[in-house]
Amino acid sequence: MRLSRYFLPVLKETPADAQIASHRLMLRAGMIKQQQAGIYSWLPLGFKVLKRIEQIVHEEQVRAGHIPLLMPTLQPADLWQESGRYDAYGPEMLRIKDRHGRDMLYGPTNEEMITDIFRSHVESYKSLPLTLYHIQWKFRDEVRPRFGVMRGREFLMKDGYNFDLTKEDALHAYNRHMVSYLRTYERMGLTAIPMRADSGPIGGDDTHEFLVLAETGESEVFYDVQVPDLKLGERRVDYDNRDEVAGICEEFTTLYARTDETHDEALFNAIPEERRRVGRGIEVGQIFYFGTKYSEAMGASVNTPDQGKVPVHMGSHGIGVSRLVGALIEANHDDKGIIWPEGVTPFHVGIVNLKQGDVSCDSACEALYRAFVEAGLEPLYDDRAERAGAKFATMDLIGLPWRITVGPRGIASGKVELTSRRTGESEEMSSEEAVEKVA
Ligand SMILES: Nc1ncnc2c1ncn2[C@@H]1O[C@H](COS(=O)(=O)NC(=O)[C@@H](N)CS)[C@@H](O)[C@H]1O
Repeated sequence: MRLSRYFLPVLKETPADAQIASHRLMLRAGMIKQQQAGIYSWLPLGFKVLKRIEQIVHEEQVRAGHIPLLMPTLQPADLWQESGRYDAYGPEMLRIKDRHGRDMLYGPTNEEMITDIFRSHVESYKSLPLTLYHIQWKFRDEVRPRFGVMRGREFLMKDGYNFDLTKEDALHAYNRHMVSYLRTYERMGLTAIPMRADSGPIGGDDTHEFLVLAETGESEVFYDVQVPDLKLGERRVDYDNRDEVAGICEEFTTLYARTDETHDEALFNAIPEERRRVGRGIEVGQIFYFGTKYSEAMGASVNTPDQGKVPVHMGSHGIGVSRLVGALIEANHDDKGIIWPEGVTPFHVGIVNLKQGDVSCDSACEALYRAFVEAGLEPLYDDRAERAGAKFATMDLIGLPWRITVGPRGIASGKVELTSRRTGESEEMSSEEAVEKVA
């Protein structure tokens, strides 16, 4: 993309009402525009990151054997009356009447609707196990939306739902989700720690939250300092191998890691003092097992081999896709701006032309641009007639992992300058070497 033809409304000054770094930086970098409290337009740069995150989430859910679909944002109230949650959900639910006076709502989550889909089409245990998921906008009328997209009212969530014949099968689905989440966050360059949590309005008795350590996190967390070092790395996982999957979950949840809701002081104090840590975390996902809570209420049952009929065991599993954009910035920024991990960066490299209009500089930049596109990468070429300082400041603000600077002196000796946004280190090299290093 050429910056002179893009839409990147960066702000000069820091917005006053933005209290945390990610909120300030998303506004300054022209990634979002607030339309109303907790409701945002995703401008091109922000939208690009959102889609990168969505893509990783889809890939890891499909890898775990889960099937994508798409449910509507608007739901009929009667499904929620069946489950008994219509009144229980409270003022967070946005209730709507259509022109015929029908009671509807903007979905805060989809347990009822996915259970309705399941009961309408599945009768036999032979159709199990089945996990369906979608990535869809939700609405929760938060009493105090704040911190930008971190606590929005309209937000994007991956929500997945498993249907199983027995509790044991459903707990394997729970473990499959835990492992797929660990890999998802690692691919984004994030460390998100699974912590036993409280189930809240979703219900159920087994649940873990995934938290990114950040001092601006809303949750207080207590953990063993060895926990953040746990990594899946390049391990290949056979998601159908229950023992293997359970073993990985065991590995990631044996050391102490709890939110304030489930913190156990005695257990925590049993850890050697030098390993105890207290901090704050951003909840970027949560997985639940809640048995037959919805299937019994809504008649979602299957015929079993001995001709009985049993309500299916279920769980629901969410990832905060839009919240992750903010969480990633909280965990990856400095005083000049954002520093995107390579897995989610909107563009892979910035090309800065120090002398727009100079034939040798322009042709070197065009050649670099073409080379990156041919290598399957997305460059952002700052071809504006701006001073070098302004171009560098924009690149630092929007946080692309690499910047290539092309100037008349460098080009005269066949060199360009490659700079790493994360380390700040620069190195002179040929254009070919620079393309190789970034690719
Ligand atoms: N107001 C909000 N703004 C942004 N993200 C949110 C908000 N509320 C929840 N989320 C994200 O959505 C994830 C899942 O939400 S949840 O309530 O924990 N779980 C569910 O709704 C279940 N139905 C999972 S399918 C959370 O972990 C969080 O990352």
